[in-house]
Amino acid sequence: MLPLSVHERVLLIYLYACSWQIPLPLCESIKSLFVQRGVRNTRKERAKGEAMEKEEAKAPDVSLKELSNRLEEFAKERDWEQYHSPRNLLLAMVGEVGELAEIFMWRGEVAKSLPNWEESEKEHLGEELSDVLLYLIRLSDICGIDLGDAATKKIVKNAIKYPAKAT
Ligand SMILES: Nc1ccn([C@H]2C[C@H](O)[C@@H](COP(=O)(O)OP(=O)(O)OP(=O)(O)O)O2)c(=O)n1
Repeated sequence: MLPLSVHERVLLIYLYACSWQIPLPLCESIKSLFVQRGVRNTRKERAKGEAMEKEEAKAPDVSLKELSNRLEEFAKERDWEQYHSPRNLLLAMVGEVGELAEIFMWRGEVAKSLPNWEESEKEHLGEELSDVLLYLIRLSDICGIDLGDAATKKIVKNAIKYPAKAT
């Protein structure tokens, strides 16, 4: 079992105190501690969200090479290069494809641009798509494949295999 956060511990104490009918003022002061903590967390989360939005706004047209460099740096800083073998990265990517599929699971057909989806659902979708892309880029890198170059060549090959109808 995961260790409980302070937030969760205070909630448990509050629930426990209420169930044993500990005098209400004491219950209430525990509750206010819990509520204040929640407010602080919400503020912290909002500030974090705003900081992330600013960071995202800085990358309107990021290149595969840049993402690849950042992934390399990310792994180096954590000493995770030892885990980033081709097989591990492939399995990690397939796992993320599973998480991506889960978002669409049991929904029936989904209209283009996802008009009826909540913003939070779209954000989640963006995250899972990114995880797949990031693992794919890292896998290509570790295998010594220049993904941008390979994909460009493949598009040319596709066009030869499937010529467009003359109009
Ligand atoms: N050894 C690792 C672990 C993670 N990542 C990076 C690449 C992915 O973009 C992201 C994946 O992180 P998680 O494994 O935490 O997966 P999720 O973000 O999907 O979290 P969860 O599975 O809890 O939804 O982190 C990485 O490069 N190398």
